[in-house]
Amino acid sequence: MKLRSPRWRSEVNQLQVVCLNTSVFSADAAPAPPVYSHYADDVLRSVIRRLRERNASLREKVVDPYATSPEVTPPVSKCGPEEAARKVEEKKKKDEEKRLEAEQKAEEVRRRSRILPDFSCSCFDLLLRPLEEKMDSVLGSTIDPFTDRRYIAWLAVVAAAYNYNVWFCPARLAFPYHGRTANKFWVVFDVLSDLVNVVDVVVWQPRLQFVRGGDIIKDRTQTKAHYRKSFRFKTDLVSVVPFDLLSLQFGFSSGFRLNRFIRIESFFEFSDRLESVMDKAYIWRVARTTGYLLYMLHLNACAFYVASVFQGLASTTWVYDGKGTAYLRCYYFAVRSLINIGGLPEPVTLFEITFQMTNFFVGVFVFSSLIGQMRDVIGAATAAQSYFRASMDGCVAYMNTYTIPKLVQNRVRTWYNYTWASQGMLDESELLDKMPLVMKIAIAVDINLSTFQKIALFQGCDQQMLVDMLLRLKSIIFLPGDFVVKKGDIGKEMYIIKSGAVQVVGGPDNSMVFVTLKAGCVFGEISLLQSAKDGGNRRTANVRAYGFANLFVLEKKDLFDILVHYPESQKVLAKKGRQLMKSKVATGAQTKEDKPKGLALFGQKPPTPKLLKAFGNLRKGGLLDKLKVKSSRAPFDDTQSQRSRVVVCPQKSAGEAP
Ligand SMILES: Nc1nc2c(ncn2[C@@H]2O[C@@H]3COP(=O)(O)O[C@H]3[C@H]2O)c(=O)[nH]1
Repeated sequence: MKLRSPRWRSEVNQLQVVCLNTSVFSADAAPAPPVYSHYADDVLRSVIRRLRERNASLREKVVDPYATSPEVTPPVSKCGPEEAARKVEEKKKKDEEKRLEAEQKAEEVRRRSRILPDFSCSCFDLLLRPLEEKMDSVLGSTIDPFTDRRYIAWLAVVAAAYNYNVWFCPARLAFPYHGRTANKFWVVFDVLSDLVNVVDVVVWQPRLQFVRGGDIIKDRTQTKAHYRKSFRFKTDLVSVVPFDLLSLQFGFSSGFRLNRFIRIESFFEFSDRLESVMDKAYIWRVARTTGYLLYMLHLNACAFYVASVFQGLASTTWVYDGKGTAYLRCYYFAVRSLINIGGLPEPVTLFEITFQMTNFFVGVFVFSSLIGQMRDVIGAATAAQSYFRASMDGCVAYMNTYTIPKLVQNRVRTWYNYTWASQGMLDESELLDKMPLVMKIAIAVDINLSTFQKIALFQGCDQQMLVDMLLRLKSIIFLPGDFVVKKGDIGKEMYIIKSGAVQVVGGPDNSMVFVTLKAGCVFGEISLLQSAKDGGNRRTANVRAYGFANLFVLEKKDLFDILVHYPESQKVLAKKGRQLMKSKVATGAQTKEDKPKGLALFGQKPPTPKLLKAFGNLRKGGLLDKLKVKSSRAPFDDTQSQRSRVVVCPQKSAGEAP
């Protein structure tokens, strides 16, 4: 054997020496030395045993470096253990170097951003530091832009300021809205909207957390540096430059505010965030598309007024004649002309014809695309409804083709309508299928885990097993009077009542109700937990839906797939299954004729084996008792007349009903 690492080699040698020295105490050594103190003897023996074990493990490690390092995967190449160990060592070294390098880089970035955040903005920072510090106490050092409701509310304010500028600036440019009295108001609103933009640039944007290489960066210095380096910061800066001051020199005009339009990203950001938090996002989408449409008309109204002034008000039949409310009249023109409604006075001059033609062309493209967008939005909002209609229509057409009886057809229709009305979709699992597992678990746990934990049958089972089970559940709806399980059928699934109720029925015409099970109860578990070889996999009773029953189905295959990984829970369930069967026998649910008789306990009575016949009495105290047949079953007595009606409280396993 070759000892590769010098450290290991010396350690092994030392151990060998220790072991050799201590071998005099070995029980194998003959003759056995006299024992003076049993305690000391035991301690020494245990020390020797542990040293030997350690020695063996170190030897093994020297021979095979992967034996005690499961975290290192052996190389696929056929190189010897020494070569492999060397490679592993090298890889570790390289990894360590890489890690150190990355750490150094990160530290460098941090240092730079601390010392020289951004030279161009340092004056800016000095000025704004007091405000920033104040806001830190209110908003915190950074904000999550996706979930923080305060940020979404703030974005609404920014969007309002943006809309103020994009709607009013063109109108103020085109229409004679500036005057001595009006200007004061315009100035106030202008200043307010600018203030909103400045606060956004200074207070909010540098606080926004961002994702870099999968990490959420929450460090204020980094979020600030990130914003300052972004293209958005540049556009934001340009958009807040107060060109309005030129008004002092050239006269009051909203033309100096056109740079405010650049902040369009803030509007789209607001729109996206709002959509993501709204329950009915399509309402906002419709409103937004309508807004685009109205804005196009607004711009056109402004353009028409400017064109009219350029031509001379009332100079021809086509231009605005200067009567009434200028904006309203021009907007009316825009609606008729841009949406191609027509019925307008014919343009006379070349300018008018060109204007009108441009309007028609622009109208065709802009409005067709906006109308298409609107159709998409409304289509998306009603997609689920359309899918439901299409499925139901397809099913009805199918039933008509095969002339299915009207009664069945009506039941199918009722099922469609009820399912749609109760859950807004036909198959809930379709929705969850597309999600990553972790999301599915989160949803499933949130909706049903608490219900599951209360089910007596699952009490004592592994929590993780319950979560696994939740993921395999399928939702199904039964109509009033539908048989969910039929006595004697093979039990391939068990049910958990989500809402509604079911009845365990028997007797002639199934007119006798034995138990009513409500939301949170389990049924169908008896045949599921019994083995087929005993014939125990047959349903012991009829179960009928009472009203509309919304159930979760857990298939036997799924349950057993899960249980493979949870042997402890498997034992718990097996024990409960046996108890369940015993309790069925104990409830006295059987009449004399139906009382379990030997193998009849297992459902349909199989022919008695000849060998057993030879032993005569197979009943109490007979051979079967001696063979300790554990599983038994309690078939419902259909002929029983006086059986009490049991109503099971919710949150209990049916099998554990009194
Ligand atoms: N046998 C029996 N089944 C019951 C009783 N109460 C509810 N059930 C449920 O009815 C189900 C019928 O199918 P299973 O035999 O699989 O499982 C049964 C039980 O879950 C009862 O008192 N006896």
